[in-house]
Amino acid sequence: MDNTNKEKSDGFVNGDAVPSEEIKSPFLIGVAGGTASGKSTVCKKIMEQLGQAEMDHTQRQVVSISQDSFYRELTPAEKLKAQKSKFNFDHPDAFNEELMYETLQSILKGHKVKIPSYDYRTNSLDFENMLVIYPADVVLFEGILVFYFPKIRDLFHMKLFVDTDSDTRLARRVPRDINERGRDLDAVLTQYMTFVKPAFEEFCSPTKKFADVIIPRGADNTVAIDLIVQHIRDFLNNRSYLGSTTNMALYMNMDLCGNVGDGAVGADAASGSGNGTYNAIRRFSTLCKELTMKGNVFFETNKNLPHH
Ligand SMILES: Nc1ncnc2c1ncn2[C@@H]1O[C@H](COP(=O)(O)OP(=O)(O)O)[C@@H](O)[C@H]1O
Ligand SMILES: O=c1ccn([C@@H]2O[C@H](COP(=O)(O)O)[C@@H](O)[C@H]2O)c(=O)[nH]1
Repeated sequence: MDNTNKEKSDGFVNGDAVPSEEIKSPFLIGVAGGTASGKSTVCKKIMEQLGQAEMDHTQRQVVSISQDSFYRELTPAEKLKAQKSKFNFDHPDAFNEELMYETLQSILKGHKVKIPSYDYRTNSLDFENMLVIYPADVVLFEGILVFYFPKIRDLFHMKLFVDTDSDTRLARRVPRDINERGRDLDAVLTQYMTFVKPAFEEFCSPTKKFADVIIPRGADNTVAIDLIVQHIRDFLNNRSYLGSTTNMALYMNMDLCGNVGDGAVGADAASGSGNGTYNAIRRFSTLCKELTMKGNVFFETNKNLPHH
């Protein structure tokens, strides 16, 4: 994630209200996948293709947030362990689930939130450099365990899983951790074998089944990224027709499940004003099915509709 929205701050304050006429409840997209699978790169590409990356962060329609900002603060004893690569950062207990949930709820209410950035070199949250997340139309939330916690999983309107093979992921993680996260080779490999790989198998990989869309090969899969970008574009272009995010999410989820074209449900949802959206989504759905057959992207028939 870029850091242009960093702000010096002395606290972790969330939920600043915005004037009521500006309240936007965003379409919330979860992006999960193993370490170094390309989650951040996929989000960056989506932002770039939507022309959001270079935009002033206060004006963005699409924003991306990392789950790293929700690591819990370590005790002094845990910090010592972390410095010796003996702390498990891939276990669900390493995260502050409540704070993650409350923050996402604030975001869904259209509030501006502030979250700390994460410093991998010190294994700690950086409250000096708070990231300000302004209300947006679409929010991407990426991380290894974003689908692990049921309460959090249920908040997403759409769930993507970046599926990159583990050799590629390790080959990418080693140089990244050495060059960008201040580690040495021995530490990276020890941590990987002791914690990262077993935790991926136990906690992350099983969450793939919750995904609506699985992206094989991560950011290399330009076809899948184009499709997702098109989906978001449709959302942004048509949001005003259907009004609420709930209606749009209902519409889009039905479409991904292949039900919109089946009759009255989709047509009813479009009642009066949404025929353009209806047709656009039907075309998109047909394209998705063709591409699924060619192995570019997998669409799961996840029928969990958002609960709000
Ligand atoms: N398709 C790709 N080809 C080559 N390198 C990539 C690709 N996708 C990601 N990377 C590199 O791999 C590393 C991990 O990617 P990143 O997107 O940060 O993964 P994640 O967010 O899943 O940890 C980064 O150094 C990134 O530049
Ligand atoms: O202090 C820390 C915190 C996390 N990690 C590792 O980071 C990855 C998650 O980030 P990705 O960008 O998805 O790779 C996780 O596997 C942790 O092991 C760390 O090494 N140190």
